[in-house]
Amino acid sequence: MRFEIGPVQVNISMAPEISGRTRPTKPKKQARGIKRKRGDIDVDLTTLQAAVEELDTATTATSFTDLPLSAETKAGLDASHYTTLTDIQQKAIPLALKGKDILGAAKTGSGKTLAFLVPVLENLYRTQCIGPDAGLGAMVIAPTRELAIQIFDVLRQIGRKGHLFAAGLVIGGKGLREEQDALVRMNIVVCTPGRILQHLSQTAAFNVDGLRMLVLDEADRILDMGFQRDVDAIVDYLPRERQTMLFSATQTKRVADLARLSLREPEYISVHESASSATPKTLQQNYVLTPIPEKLDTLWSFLQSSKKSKIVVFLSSGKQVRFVYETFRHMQPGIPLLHLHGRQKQTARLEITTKFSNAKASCLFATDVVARGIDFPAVDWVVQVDCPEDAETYIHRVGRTARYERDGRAVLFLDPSEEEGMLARLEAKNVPIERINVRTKKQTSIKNQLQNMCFKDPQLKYLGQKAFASYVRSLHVQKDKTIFKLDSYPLEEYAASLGLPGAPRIKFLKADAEDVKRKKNASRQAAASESESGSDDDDEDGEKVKSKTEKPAVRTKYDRMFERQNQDVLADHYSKMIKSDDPTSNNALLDDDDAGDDLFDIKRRIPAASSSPEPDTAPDGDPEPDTRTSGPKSILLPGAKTPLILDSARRAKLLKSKKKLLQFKESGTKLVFDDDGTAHQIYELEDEAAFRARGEAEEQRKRFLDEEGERVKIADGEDKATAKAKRREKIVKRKERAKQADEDDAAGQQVGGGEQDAMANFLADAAGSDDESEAEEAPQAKKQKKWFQKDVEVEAEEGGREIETLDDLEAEAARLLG
Ligand SMILES: Nc1ncnc2c1ncn2[C@@H]1O[C@H](COP(=O)(O)OP(=O)(O)OP(=O)(O)O)[C@@H](O)[C@H]1O
Repeated sequence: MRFEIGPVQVNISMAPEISGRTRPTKPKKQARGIKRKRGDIDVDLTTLQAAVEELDTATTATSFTDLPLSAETKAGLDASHYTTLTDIQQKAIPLALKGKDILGAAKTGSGKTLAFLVPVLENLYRTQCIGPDAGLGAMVIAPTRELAIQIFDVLRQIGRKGHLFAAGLVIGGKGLREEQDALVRMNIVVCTPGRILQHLSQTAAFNVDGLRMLVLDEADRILDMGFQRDVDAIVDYLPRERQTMLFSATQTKRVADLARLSLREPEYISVHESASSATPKTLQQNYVLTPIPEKLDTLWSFLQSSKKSKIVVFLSSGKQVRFVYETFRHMQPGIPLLHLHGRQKQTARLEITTKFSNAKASCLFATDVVARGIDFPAVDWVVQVDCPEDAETYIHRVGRTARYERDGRAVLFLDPSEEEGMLARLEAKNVPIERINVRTKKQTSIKNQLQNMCFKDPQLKYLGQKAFASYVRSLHVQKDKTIFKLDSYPLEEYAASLGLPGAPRIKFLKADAEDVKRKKNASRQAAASESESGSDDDDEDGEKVKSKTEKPAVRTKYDRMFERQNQDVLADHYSKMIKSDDPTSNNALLDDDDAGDDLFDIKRRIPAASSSPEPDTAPDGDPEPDTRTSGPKSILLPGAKTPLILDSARRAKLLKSKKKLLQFKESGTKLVFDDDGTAHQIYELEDEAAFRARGEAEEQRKRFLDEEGERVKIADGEDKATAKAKRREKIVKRKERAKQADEDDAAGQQVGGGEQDAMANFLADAAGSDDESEAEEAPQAKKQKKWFQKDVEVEAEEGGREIETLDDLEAEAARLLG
C-alpha cells in the first residue's frame, strides 16, 4: 500500500520496525483508485465542506454512504467491506467531522478504530493538509506496538483508494535514523508514546507546529501512571489549537486528564452507558474457584477438553508466560501453543501475532501486552489464569473474544481469597459473571510431571523459580489489597505445583515499604559520597560499589580464588534471582524479564565484582596500605593469619557487617550429641586395646562380612515379597478399571461428540452434578486393560506357567485374584 506525495513516494510497510521508508521515484501520473482532475477536487472539497457544515448530528446515519465523506474514503471503506455504521461510529464520526473534541466510550470490539480514523482522513483531506511540505497533520497514539500496527493497518485499508497522504508507523524497534528520514514527510503518524517523544526531542527536522488532530486510543491507559510523563512531554510539543479525541472501552471523564490535554468543551459519547453490562452481550462470562496451587492442573485439563478452540490465556508476567509455555510444550497438550510477552524481539512478536490471527485452533499464553485493542479474529475463549489487577483490565482482556457481533466465552480463575474482592469490583462495573465448577473427574494433576521436568532440566527449574518470584512480586505490588491479600495465598504449595522443591526465598516479603525506602536512600547516599571521595566500598548485599574515577585494582590469584563461586548453573541462577528480587536493587526496578531471550543458552557467568571484600593485596600477596584515603588501620579478623589494612570507613563498615565477618571465620566442625547431651566427633577412633580384645583383625573382618551378608539376604527376601504383593494389588485395581471401561465403552457408543460438548463436559454449571459420560476415558481404560494383560503374563512366567489362550489368561488372573 502506498500513500503518495508529489514526487516522493512513501512506502508504508507493515513490518513493525518500519515507520515509513522513502524511495525517490518518478512523479506518478495519477493516483490509483479514483481518477480526478485538480478542478474536480476543488469542486468536491467545497461541496464536501458545505455538506459537513450542514450535517445534523442529531439524526443518525446508518451507512457510511449517508455521511459527507470523500469519494476516496468511501471507496476505501467499501473495498474493505465496511458498509453499516456501528453505534459508536454513528455518534462519533459526525461530531468528529465537525471538528469537535471527543471522549468516546464503547464496549470492546464495537468499532472505535474506524470512529476516529475516518474523521482523521477526512478532516485532513478537506483542509488539504497533505503533501510533502504540509508537515504532520494528525498523530494517533496507542499504548502498545501491536495496537499501533493494527491501527496503521486499518488506516492503510481505508486509505488505499486514491488518497494522497503520507502516513507512517513510529513504534521503535528499528534504527532511529531510518524513521527520522521518513518522519519529516509524514502527514499522519501512528505511534507509541516513548518512541514519538524520542523523535520530538531528537529529530530536529520533525516539525509538529501544523498538527491539527491528536487521537489517543485506549486513552485511559495512556493517561495513567505508566505513560504520564511521556504524554505530558509530548503534549507540551504540540500546538494547543487542535482537535483532540480520546477513545477507550473504559473511558473516564477525569477532569485532571482533560485539563492535561487541553480539551475544548469535549463531547462525551458513551453509547453503552445505559446498557445492562459493560461487556458485549454475546460474551458468556464465568469464573472458577481454583486455589493457586491447582491453577496449572485446571488450565491443563481445560486445554485437554478444548483442543479445537482458539484460546487466549492471560498470565501476570512474562516469566509466568514462558514457564507455562515451555512446560506445557514439553507435555504436548495436542493444541498448537504460542506465547507473547513484552520482552520478546519485535519480529518474534509480530510473527506470533500473525500466526495466532491466522490460526483456527491455537492457544496463546500472553501478558497484558495483548489485553487492549488487539483484534485477533474469531477467538473462542479468553482464560484469565492470573487475576487481573482491576475491573478495567478484566473488561479489556475478555474483550479479545466476542468482537463485532461474534460469540465468545471467558473464564476467570480465582483463588478463594480473591473471590469476594474481585466480584465486588466487577459488580460495580456492571460485569455479569457466574460461578461454574470444574468437574473433578476431568481434572488431571500435572504436578508430578512438572516436578520431573524441573528435576531433570535445571533451566526449567530456574524458569519456575523466576515465574514464582515474579508472580509473588506482582501480588505484592497490586494496589487493590481487598482482592490481593498476600498472606492468604498458599505460596509453598504453589511453588510445589510448579514442580519446585521449595518456595524460593523472596526478600521483599520481609521488608516493609518503609524499610525498603530507608535502605534505598541509604545506599544512594553511600554511593554518592563514595563517588565524591573516590574511594570504594561494599554495599549491604556484598556487591562492590565502585567509583567511576577509580582505576581497576591489580588482581592476584588470591583475589581470583575469592571470586570463584559455586558455578553450578542452578546455584548461580538462584543467587541471581535472589539479587534481582531485592526491590532496593536496580535490577528489581527493571522489567521483570531481565533474563531476556537467552535463558536457554547455558552460560557460565563470572561475577563482575567479587562478593567478598578485596584483601587489598599487592601482586606478591603482601598486604599493602591503601594510599587513596588517609588513616589506614589494620584489623585482625578471626581466623585470618595476616591483618587487613583498611581505611577507617571500610573498617567500621566491615565490623558492622556480620555477613562479611563470617567469611573470615574458620569453617565449623560437625558434631553429634549423645543422649546425655555430650558432643562427639562423627567418627571417633576406638581404643586399640578394646579392639584387640575382640580378636584378630582379619577374623573380625570376616565375621562382619558374614553377618552383613546374612542381613542383606533377609532384607532382599522381604523386599521381593513386598514388591510381589504390590504388583498383585495393582493387577486387581487394573482389572476393576478394565471392567469399568468395558461398561463405559458400551455406554460411550451413544454419546455425541463435538468440541463444544467436550468443553461443556469440562465446565459444568454450579448446580451441575458429576454424572456426565465417561466416554472420553475409554481409550485410556483400554490401554490399562493391555497393561493388565501384560502383568498377568509376567506373573505367570514368574510362576513357571505358560499362557497360550485367552482362557489360560483368565484362569491365571482368577488364580492371582484368589
Ligand atoms: N462498520 C463496521 N462494519 C463491519 N465491521 C466493523 C465495522 N467497524 C468495525 N468493524 C470490525 O469490528 C472489529 C472490532 O473493531 P475495533 O478493533 O475497532 O474495535 P474496538 O472498539 O476498537 O475494540 P477494543 O475496545 O477492543 O479496542 C474489527 O474486526 C473491525 O474490522
